[in-house]
Amino acid sequence: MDGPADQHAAIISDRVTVNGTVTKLSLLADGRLWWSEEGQRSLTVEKDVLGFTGDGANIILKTIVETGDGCFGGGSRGKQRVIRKDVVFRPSSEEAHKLWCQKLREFIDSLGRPKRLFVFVNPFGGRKTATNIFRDQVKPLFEDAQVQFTLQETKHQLHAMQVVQSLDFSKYDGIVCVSGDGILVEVVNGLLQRDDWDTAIKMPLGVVPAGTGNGMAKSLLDSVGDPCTVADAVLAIIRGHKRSLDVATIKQEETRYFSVLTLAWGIVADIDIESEKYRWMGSPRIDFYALTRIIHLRHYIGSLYFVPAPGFEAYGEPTSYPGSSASKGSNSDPIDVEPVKLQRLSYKGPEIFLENLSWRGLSGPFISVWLHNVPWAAENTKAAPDAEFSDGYLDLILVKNCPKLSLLSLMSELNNGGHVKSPYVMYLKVKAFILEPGPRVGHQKKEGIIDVDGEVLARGKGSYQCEKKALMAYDKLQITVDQGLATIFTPI
Ligand SMILES: Nc1ncnc2c1ncn2[C@@H]1O[C@H](COP(=O)(O)OP(=O)(O)OP(=O)(O)O)[C@@H](O)[C@H]1O
Repeated sequence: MDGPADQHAAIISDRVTVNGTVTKLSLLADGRLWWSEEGQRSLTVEKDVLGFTGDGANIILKTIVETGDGCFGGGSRGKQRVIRKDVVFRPSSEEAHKLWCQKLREFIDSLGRPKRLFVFVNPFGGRKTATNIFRDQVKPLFEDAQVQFTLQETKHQLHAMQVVQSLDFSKYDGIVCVSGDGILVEVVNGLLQRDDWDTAIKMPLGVVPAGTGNGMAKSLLDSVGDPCTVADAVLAIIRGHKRSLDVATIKQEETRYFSVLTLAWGIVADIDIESEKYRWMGSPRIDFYALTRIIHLRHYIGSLYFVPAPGFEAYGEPTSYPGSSASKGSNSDPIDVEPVKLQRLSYKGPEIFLENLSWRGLSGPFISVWLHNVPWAAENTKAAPDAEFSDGYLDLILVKNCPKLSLLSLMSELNNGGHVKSPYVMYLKVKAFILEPGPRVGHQKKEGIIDVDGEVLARGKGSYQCEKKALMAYDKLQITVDQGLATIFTPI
């Protein structure tokens, strides 16, 4: 019977020796390597072959094999899901060896994979394991794929942002963050503060989950049904597929901050930021503190205005554009404000005539206001099940009034996205958004926290004080979305 090698045009075909057996090996035009060795064997170069090396008369293919269960790395997280495996073959002659190397190189090069990466590792993110994750799991795969990399450990908050501002991009095909979401967001902010931001922001970004909040890695991998493992994330980067990603610009007077994940105000921000003080508990701190916040529920006074996406016009009341700047004489003075200093030529946000759009408004009190760019806020939090990477909209999840038991029940559904079906949740898509945050109901001197991508963007009076500085005042903010502005490595 004919094998696939006889049915498809071969780029190269040879009688080679595999494990002491002489067999016909073909690299087919469709990218499959096909041979017989104890039955028919085949590899898809695009998916299974990371790279190859010539070793004397042999050629060693650096491949990966999916075992279908467990995780890469073994240990406490179970069996390895992806295993590195060498496939060794000996071409028939020296000349054939050279030709094999040439044809394999040409084929792999045609796949548009990144060859030189700049890699940030945050040794302090998550469970402080990023350095080991890089050494034990990321580096071996990069080496198999012959990816050159420059390693930069982050030394302090905003270090990644500063490095990216002066990085020579002609030397790299991508920037990888072995960290949580925090470093990715710093990188995006650094790119958009460059004079050449319009080309810089097209630099493909990669994320390898090694923090507490790995929402972007989870969103990308889950979108194709892959588990959120280090190996799956690294393979997505090596294979070099890219997709565009919306970038939100948060503006307060002349200060801007750029976000690719989420903005939260109310219970979600309070849980995320204030639970820091229970970090010693490990991951149960979030559940523990969420319960505390539900029992001692806070309602925040405030208003919000939004431009709904088509199909979501029924929410709120029609209103005119309320203007973007913080009102003069606001009772919320900035606390620890350290604005992002934008260079003259840096990105200023999308060019949209906000006055001409159809705005709608909603008044508080609110329990939760949550904006999302991608579905997952963290590996176990599917905050916005309908969010898309580059639809040009942010998903808005709102809770105004909700009995405590219903709130408990809807929060327990965050891991599968079921909360958005609750009658107490408004779930819509917006093109632009304005938030006017106020104090807690019954506590005029206690204001809240605005959390962007897991970091404190603004902290009001009487709110929880942590070491990290706030970038903006607890006052009126405007958010607009630039569709598909950034580029990110993606599994497919
Ligand atoms: N060397 C460092 N020491 C302390 N903080 C750092 C260092 N390098 C980076 N950071 C800060 O660590 C924060 C978290 O970054 P990262 O993205 O790795 O993790 P995360 O999952 O978002 O957060 P975390 O794990 O801290 O909850 C960012 O604010 C970043 O600026």
